[in-house]
Amino acid sequence: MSATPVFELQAAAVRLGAVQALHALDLRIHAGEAVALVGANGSGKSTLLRLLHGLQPPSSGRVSSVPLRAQAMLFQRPYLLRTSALRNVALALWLRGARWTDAKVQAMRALQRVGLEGQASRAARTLSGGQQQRLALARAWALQPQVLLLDEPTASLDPHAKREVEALIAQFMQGRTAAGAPLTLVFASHNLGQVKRLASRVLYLERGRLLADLPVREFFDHERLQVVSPEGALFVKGELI
Ligand SMILES: Nc1ncnc2c1ncn2[C@@H]1O[C@H](COP(=O)(O)OP(=O)(O)OP(=O)(O)O)[C@@H](O)[C@H]1O
Repeated sequence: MSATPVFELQAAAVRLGAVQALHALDLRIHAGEAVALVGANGSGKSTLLRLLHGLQPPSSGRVSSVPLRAQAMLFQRPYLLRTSALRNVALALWLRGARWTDAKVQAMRALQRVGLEGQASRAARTLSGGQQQRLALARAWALQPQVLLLDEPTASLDPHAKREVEALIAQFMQGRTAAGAPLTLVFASHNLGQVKRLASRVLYLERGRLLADLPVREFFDHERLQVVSPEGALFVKGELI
């Protein structure tokens, strides 16, 4: 683990209108970690991801991150342009300064990486939900991010597509980034099996408060979690109605 964290939050809080979406939060995330954000609806997972991605400023406190790092965020439903799958990826590269001919070559490589090379000329919005999420991953991967932020990336997919997307995320985590550093992953998920498969560390949020920050194995130890959050322990056991 590098000494300098990729992200450091110091008493970072977010207020959205009348709602305290996140209470003062202290947190460090290091390169190569795979961090799952877990908690009931409205517990603040998306807000925390938006805070890390710079889409949401803190209302108080500080968020610092390593300068010049490349990061990409994926949402539950990917935002795709009304053009072909290949152009969706190539345009992202072109906007980053690549020449159009190079962008198309790199985009094709990214589509191959996610098994969508056969769909390159299809209109992106006519792809299936799972294919669209793979396309969004290809677009993110093409940009060679050091940090990948995912907001429930498989929530709207069927079990087969879920597994495919999850396998790709796991493969990305095996590789190194262009800068030679390991990829850092932060993802929100309601799928506890997925959390077990992908995460090394779990942050459990309850009504905007970070109640548990545990290595994945300890998080799934109900007695351990019971100490910090009885509600969390019930949540993990699937007994929370
Ligand atoms: N634009 C907004 N204006 C006011 N309140 C908001 C806004 N967006 C989110 N909230 C509130 O902030 C709190 C945290 O929401 P957030 O979306 O971060 O939770 P979440 O854990 O991601 O939920 P879910 O699992 O349903 O996606 C909730 O109480 C939510 O209602």
